[in-house]
This record gives sequence, C-alpha cells and structure tokens, in this order.
Amino acid sequence: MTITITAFEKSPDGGKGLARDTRVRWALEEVGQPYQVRYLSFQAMKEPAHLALQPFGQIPTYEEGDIALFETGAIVLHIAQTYAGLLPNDNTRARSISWMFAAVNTIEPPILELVTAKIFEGDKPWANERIPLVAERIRNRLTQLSNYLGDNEWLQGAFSAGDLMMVSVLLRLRPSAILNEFPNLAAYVARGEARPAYQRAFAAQYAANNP
Ligand SMILES: N[C@@H](CCC(=O)N[C@@H](CSCc1ccc([N+](=O)[O-])cc1)C(=O)NCC(=O)O)C(=O)O
Repeated sequence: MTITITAFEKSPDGGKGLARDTRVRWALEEVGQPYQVRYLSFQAMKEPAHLALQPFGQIPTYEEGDIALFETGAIVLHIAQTYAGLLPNDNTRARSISWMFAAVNTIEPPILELVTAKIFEGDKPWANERIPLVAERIRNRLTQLSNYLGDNEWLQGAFSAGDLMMVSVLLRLRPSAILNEFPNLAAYVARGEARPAYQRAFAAQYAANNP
C-alpha cells in the first residue's frame, strides 16, 4: 500500500530538517518503507481538503490505504508498531514508547517556549526577563536527561523510536548553545544525525526545498 506524507512546499528553514516531516521521513527510512510526499503551500494547509486530514491545518500527515493520521508522534508510533526496526520485541518495548512521549511532553515544551520567546516575543519589553527563565527550565530538563543517559549510546538499549523522537526534539536546540553545555547529549544527537536513515531523510527534505 502506498504511503503518502505531507510536507511544506517551501519550509521556512530552507529544508534543513527542523520541520516535523523530517521525523516521519526518518522513521520510514529506518524501517525501509518507501513513501511519497504531497507538498503543500501555507494556503493549501488551511483549505478544507487538508483540514479534513489535519484539523489544525499543519503538516505532517500520513496516509496509507484507509489509515489517515496526523500528530507526528502518533505517526512515528504507528510506523514503529507496523514495521520492524524501531521498537524492541522484548520487555523494554513499552519503555521505549515512554521515551517518545517524554520527548514531546517533557523535553520539547520548554524548547518550544524558547523558540517562541526568541522568535515571536523577542521584541516585547519583557523578553529579556523571560528568556533566561525559559532557558533555565530547559537546562533543568537536559540535566535530568543527561544524568539518565550517562555514557549509554541510546536511551533504552538499542536505538528506538524513543531516540528518534528525542534526537529530533534536541535538534530544535541547535540554534542555541545550550545543548553544547551537555557533552553527552550533544554526542547523542550527533550519533542520531550520523545514522544513514537520518541522512537520507534530511537529504530528501533538503533536495525538495532546494531544487
Ligand atoms: N503537534 C503537531 C505540530 C505540527 C506542526 O507544528 N507543524 C508545523 C510544521 S513543523 C514545525 C516547524 C515549522 C517550521 C520550522 N522551521 O524552522 O522552519 C521548524 C518547525 C506546521 O505545519 N506549521 C504551519 C502552521 O502551523 O500553519 C505535530 O507534532 O505533528
């Protein structure tokens, strides 16, 4: 059955991996599944045809036969549960899924707050007061994550969808220097980026934005 995902026709970052279709592309590359991409303009994302698929007018989405999904974490979980290669078949499987949720529910929120504070609220009179507070919340979470990861290669034994989501979330910190304050997390992210599946996903998104 053909898999079709949606992505930005023109990503604001020029296709450098920050838009969330990268996470879905990466998961599909890890499990060896070919996929097609429907590229959408910002206008098309807000039209009824796409809103029926993604109620919030965003990308990515995932279609495969009569399956139509939105929400990146749910899409990656579906891929991981449907195709081998992203979740172990032992008693650590459920905990690998916990790490997917930890990535988007515990680590990503303060990171997105920093993005918002800098990009969308940077001109507000209180921005200089707020940004350090948000940065501290990120440091607190990264300290806990760094302590847990220690010298391990991945979070829960072999590489899993939990690592895919966690590395993808930590990559959002790339524009700031915070990640480099945690050498083991910076190395963890670099290991994720070095994976051939990630490289193929990144290259595909970049090529689509830089014809
Ligand atoms: N919770 C949803 C959120 C999806 C989402 O945020 N989609 C964004 C693109 S990925 C977020 C994103 C966008 C751009 C960059 N960038 O650096 O250019 C990085 C990340 C989108 O469609 N935005 C358009 C809109 O909301 O109208 C999910 O995880 O699937």
